[in-house]
Amino acid sequence: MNDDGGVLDRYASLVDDEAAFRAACDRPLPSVVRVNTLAADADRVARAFDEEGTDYERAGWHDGIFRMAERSPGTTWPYAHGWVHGQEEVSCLPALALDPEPGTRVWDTCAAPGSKTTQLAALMDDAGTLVGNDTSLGRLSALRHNAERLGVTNLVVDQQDARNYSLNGFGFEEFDATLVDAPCSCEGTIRKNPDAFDTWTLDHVHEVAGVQKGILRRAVQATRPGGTVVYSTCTFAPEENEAVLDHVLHEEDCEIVEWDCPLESVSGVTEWHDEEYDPSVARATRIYPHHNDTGGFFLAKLRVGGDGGAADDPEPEVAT
Ligand SMILES: C[S@@+](CC[C@H](N)C(=O)[O-])C[C@H]1O[C@@H](n2cnc3c(N)ncnc32)[C@H](O)[C@@H]1O
Repeated sequence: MNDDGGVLDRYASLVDDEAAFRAACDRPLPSVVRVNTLAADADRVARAFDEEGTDYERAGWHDGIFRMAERSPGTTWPYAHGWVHGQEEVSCLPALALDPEPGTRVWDTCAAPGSKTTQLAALMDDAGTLVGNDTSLGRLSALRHNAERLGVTNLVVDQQDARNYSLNGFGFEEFDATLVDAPCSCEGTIRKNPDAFDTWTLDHVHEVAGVQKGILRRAVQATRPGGTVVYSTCTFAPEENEAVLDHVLHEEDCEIVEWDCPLESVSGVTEWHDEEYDPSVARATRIYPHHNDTGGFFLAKLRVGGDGGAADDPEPEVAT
């Protein structure tokens, strides 16, 4: 049994089935790969797995996501060819929610090691400008390696603190779409990191929430009116999720929009301990490990400028 040091007790009142939640947190995470559509389509990958006798099951909710039975995906031919990337199911959601158009300008604020960046590049058909930013040089090397392995060419790699991000030198002043896959206390990764709770403290939760608020505010400021920002974490703590959204809704011109999550999920919480949040945080998505046999995840989709209506949005200028 994973030692959660009592942290999961905090969420007993939020989950529908506490026993199932705890049991799922104790099971190892299934191995999953995402098809890299810049290099192959899902049927070609399926044929290659069949030919080499690798067992898999296709995720019912998405054609290009394969649950692997046993082998480590890194030892398969599709992996060697750059046709697949090891990426857990919930981690595929933010890029799908952002849904960037080819030819647009997209900022991945906290990009390394690049699972979501490379997925964004594939959704953009490798066309437009994709900026993959992170503060960690070591993790940025992994991002470069992943981008090269998967054949991504529309990526600019940058190392800045996203809270004070400067677009000087880009030749444009706003992005069309921005992803904030924020640093967090990682509670939802307990299934793959059994040590995830060893260093957990409430002080750290509050400290990282401050960073998250700064990054999400800058993301909204750097995205054009009518553009989209997606905020995601792999943690359960409302302090790092709904409280961050509540803060940014009050400080910046943006609103949370509905997003139809393809996995079983529940709404964001509007109250936590002594706090009450803006009612629209209920439009955010919470995913608990026992719902879909995944890690824990949180996601919200925001529209910048508060008009909330894609029909009124100015057309994005196509980057050259
Ligand atoms: C959850 S991880 C990102 C995972 C990545 N999006 C992926 O899918 O592979 C959060 C990242 O935020 C970075 N980070 C932490 N503080 C930051 C800041 N102030 N500005 C930019 N990046 C930051 C960390 O180095 C870490 O790589």
